[in-house]
Amino acid sequence: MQIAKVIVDIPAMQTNRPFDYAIPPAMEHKLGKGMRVEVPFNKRIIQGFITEISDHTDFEGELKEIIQPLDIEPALTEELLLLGEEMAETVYAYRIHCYQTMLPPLMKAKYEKEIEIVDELDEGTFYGLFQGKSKMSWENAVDRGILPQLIELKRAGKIEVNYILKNQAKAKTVQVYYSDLEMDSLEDAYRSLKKSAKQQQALLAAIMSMNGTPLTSKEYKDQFDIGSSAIRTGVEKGWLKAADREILRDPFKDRLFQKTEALPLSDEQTAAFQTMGASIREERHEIFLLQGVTGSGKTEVYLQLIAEVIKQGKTALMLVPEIALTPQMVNHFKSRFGNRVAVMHSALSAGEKYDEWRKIHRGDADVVVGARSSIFAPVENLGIIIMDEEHESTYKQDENPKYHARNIAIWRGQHNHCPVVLGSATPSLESRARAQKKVYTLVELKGRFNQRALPQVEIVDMRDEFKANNRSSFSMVLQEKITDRLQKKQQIVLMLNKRGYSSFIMCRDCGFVLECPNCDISLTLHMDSKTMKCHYCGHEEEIPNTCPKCKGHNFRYYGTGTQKIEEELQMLFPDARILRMDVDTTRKKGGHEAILSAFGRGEADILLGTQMIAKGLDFPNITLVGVINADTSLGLPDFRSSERTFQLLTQVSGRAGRAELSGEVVVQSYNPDHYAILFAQQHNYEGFYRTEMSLRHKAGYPPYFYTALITVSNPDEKKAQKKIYEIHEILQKKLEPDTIMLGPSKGSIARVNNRYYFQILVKYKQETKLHPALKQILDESQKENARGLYISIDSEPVNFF
Ligand SMILES: Nc1ncnc2c1ncn2[C@@H]1O[C@H](COP(=O)(O)OP(=O)(O)OP(=O)(O)O)[C@@H](O)[C@H]1O
Ligand SMILES: [Zn+2]
Ligand SMILES: [Zn+2]
Repeated sequence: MQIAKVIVDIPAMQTNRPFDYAIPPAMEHKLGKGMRVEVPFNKRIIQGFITEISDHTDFEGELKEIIQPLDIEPALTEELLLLGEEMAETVYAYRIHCYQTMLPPLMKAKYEKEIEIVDELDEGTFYGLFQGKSKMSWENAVDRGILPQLIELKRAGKIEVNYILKNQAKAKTVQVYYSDLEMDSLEDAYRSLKKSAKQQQALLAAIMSMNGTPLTSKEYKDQFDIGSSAIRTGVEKGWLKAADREILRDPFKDRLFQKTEALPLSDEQTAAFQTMGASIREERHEIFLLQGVTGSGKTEVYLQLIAEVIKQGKTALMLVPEIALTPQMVNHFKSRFGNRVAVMHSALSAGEKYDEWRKIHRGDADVVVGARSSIFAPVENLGIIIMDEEHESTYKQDENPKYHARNIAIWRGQHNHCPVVLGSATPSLESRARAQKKVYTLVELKGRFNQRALPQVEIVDMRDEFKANNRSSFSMVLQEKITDRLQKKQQIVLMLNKRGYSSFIMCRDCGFVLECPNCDISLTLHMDSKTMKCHYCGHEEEIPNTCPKCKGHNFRYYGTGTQKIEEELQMLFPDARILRMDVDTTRKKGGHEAILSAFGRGEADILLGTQMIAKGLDFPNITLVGVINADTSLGLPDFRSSERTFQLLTQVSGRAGRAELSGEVVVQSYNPDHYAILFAQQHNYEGFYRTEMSLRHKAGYPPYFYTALITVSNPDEKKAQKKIYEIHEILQKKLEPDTIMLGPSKGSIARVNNRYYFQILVKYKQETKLHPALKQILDESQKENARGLYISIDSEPVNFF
C-alpha cells in the first residue's frame, strides 16, 4: 500500500505536521509530492498538500484514504515543499499557510476547473476519455473516476487545467481555422481550381503545409498573406473548420518589444559583472550587495548577469518592488529576453497571474520578473536571484506568513547553489552591516554611468519662508527653478512625502475630528469617491456636512493632499501641464503605467506625486526634482524613520540629470539640520551609515539587536491586556539576561476593527530559548484562539505603525 503524508488545511499547532493517508489503489503511483488532495479529517473533508509518498507508516490504527486529488500535477515543486517547511519555523507560521501563499490566488480559492486538450490525443483517448470534445469539466472527470488517466496525460503534456472564473473576464478565445481533410482530397481540390484563383491556391498550399495546425486569420495573413475572404471560401468549401482557441492572457501581448543587445559596459560595470559572474559560472552560492549610486547602471549589469545564466541553460528570478515594476522596467527584460520572460505583479488579474504562473510551471520562462510574492515562483534550475531596491520595506509581508523576500531569496540561492544579488543605491542598514562583516560581498558602482554628475541638492528652510510671509507650499527658490525649467522645456518631478501622513477633516468650531467607529484612528479623506475611509478596517462613510458634535458647518481639510498641491501649482503656473500620481489617480488598472508613459512621451511638464514616483524612473529630460516636505517621515514612531527619509530623498533626487542634461534638487524642510537630510544632500551614504549605526548601537536596535514583535488582540480589552502580561511573565523567566523587552504596551493603534491590541517588542543578541518559548506560547494559546484571542509573532518587524 502506498502512503501519502499530507499537510492539512487546519491552521493549528497540533496539525502543523504531516498526517498519513492511504492512497486508493486506483491512484497508486499516480499521486505525487506537491499535489493537493481532499482528505477526511475529524468527520470533515478538507484540503491538504502531499509532502511525501512512502510505503511505511508509524500510525497504528487503520489509515483513512485520500478522497481525491485536486490537481493532476504537482502544484508545488520539491524545493518549495522544503522551503515551506523551513519557512514555517522561522516566521512563526503554519506550514499550510506557507504553502498556500506560494500559489497564485486563483488556485487558492474554490473555482470550477476544466480540463482541456492541448496536444494531439490518440483516437481511443479522444473519443473514450474526452467523449470527442476538446474540454471536460473537472466534476465530470471525478464522477467518471478517470483522474488517474488524466494524471498520465498531464505528465505527457497533452492536457492542461483551467480555472473558470465566474463574472470575470472569461478565458479569452480567438477563432482559429484548421483542416481535417486528408492530403489526397486537398490535392484534388487544388487541381480542380481555376488557374486564376490565386488566393485559393495559396490557401490550399498553406493548408497542406500546415498539416492540420490551426491558425488564426491574422496568422494566415502574416505567414501566408492570405486574406479573410479566402478563408471564408475555404470554410464554405469544407477545406477549413473554425474553432475557438484559448489564448493565454498575456498582458504585454499588444506591445512590441524592440530586441536590445547587451551594451558595452563601463569599467566599473565590467568589474561588478565579473565579480558576480564568477559565482554563476562556478555554480556557487554567494550573496552580493551591489551598492550603486542612482543612475550608475545597475539594470544593465542585471541584464548581463541574467544573459550569462540563460547561456548556461538556467533560469533567473528578478525581484523589484511593486511600485518600481513599471513598463520601463518590464521593457528592459522583455526586450532583451523576448517572450521567455514571465511577469508577475499585483495589477494583473487573477487569470493573468495564473497564466504567468502556468508558463513558469511548464518551464516556458527563463526569466521571472516580479514583486514580492514571485520569490515563490516555481522556477526550476535557478542560476541567479536578483533583488533590486533591496532596502524596500514592501519586501516584507505584513500579513501571515510574515516573511521577508530577502530571506527567502537567500534560502533559494543556497538551495540552488547560485548567487543572490541585492541591489540598491541606499542599502538597508542590515544588509550593509552584513557586507561590512563580509557575510555578503560588497560590490560597488561609485559613479553614475558616463561619469555624469549626481545632482546638486539645495535645502530650503521652510520656517524662513513662513517668516518671509510666503504661505505657499512652494518656496521662492523652488518657484524660480520651476519657471526656469518650464521655459527651457525640461521636465520636473515634484514629490509630496505622504509617508505616515493622511488627510483628515476637523471642525473649526469645536475641534472635532472624525474617527473610525471601529478603530482608534481618524478617517482619511478621499476626494475621488467623496468619502471618508478607514485605512485599517475599510469602514467608509460620507463626508459630513455638519459637525456631529457641535452641529457647526465649518470644516477644515487637513493634510496637504496631492490634489490640493496640484491646484496650488496650477494657480502658480497656469500654463504648466501637470500629471498627478497618487493612490487616487493610479487605482485603476494600468493607471500608474499610463501616467508614467505619458510623462515619458513628454505630454506633461511636471509630474507631481507621492513617494511612488521616487523609484526607477529613468527619463533623460528631468532636470529638476522638488521635495515639497521632507520631514513628514521623520516624526514617525519608528526607529527606521531616519533611514527611510534618507533613502527616500536619495532615491527621488536620483531621478534628476540622468542623461546629458544635468540635474538639480530642491528639498523643502522644517528640519533642515537633520542628519538624514544633510547626508542625502551630500549623497553621502557612508556618512549616514556610520551615524545611524552608532545611534542604533546606543539605542539597542537592529542591526545590533534582533527583534521580535509579539502582538495580542481580543475584542475584550481586559482579556487582551491580561494575556500580554502573562506572556511577559513567561518570557521574563526564560530569556537571557541581556535580552530586552519593551512593553507590554498598547498597539500603536490601540483598537483596530473593534479588536484591542497590545504588544511586546523583544530585542535580543543571542537567544536560544526565545524560539521554543514563543512556539510554546503559540501552542498553548490554541484553545483561547477560538474565544477571540489572537497571538501573532513578527520576527524582524518592519512596520511599527
Ligand atoms: N553600459 C551602458 N551603456 C549605455 N548606457 C548605459 C549603460 N549602463 C547604464 N546606462 C544608462 O544609464 C542610465 C542609468 O542606468 P540605470 O537606470 O540602470 O541606473 P540604476 O543604477 O538602476 O539607478 P537607480 O538606482 O536610480 O534606478 C540609464 O539611462 C541607462 O540606459
Ligand atoms: Zn464641531
Ligand atoms: Zn476602522
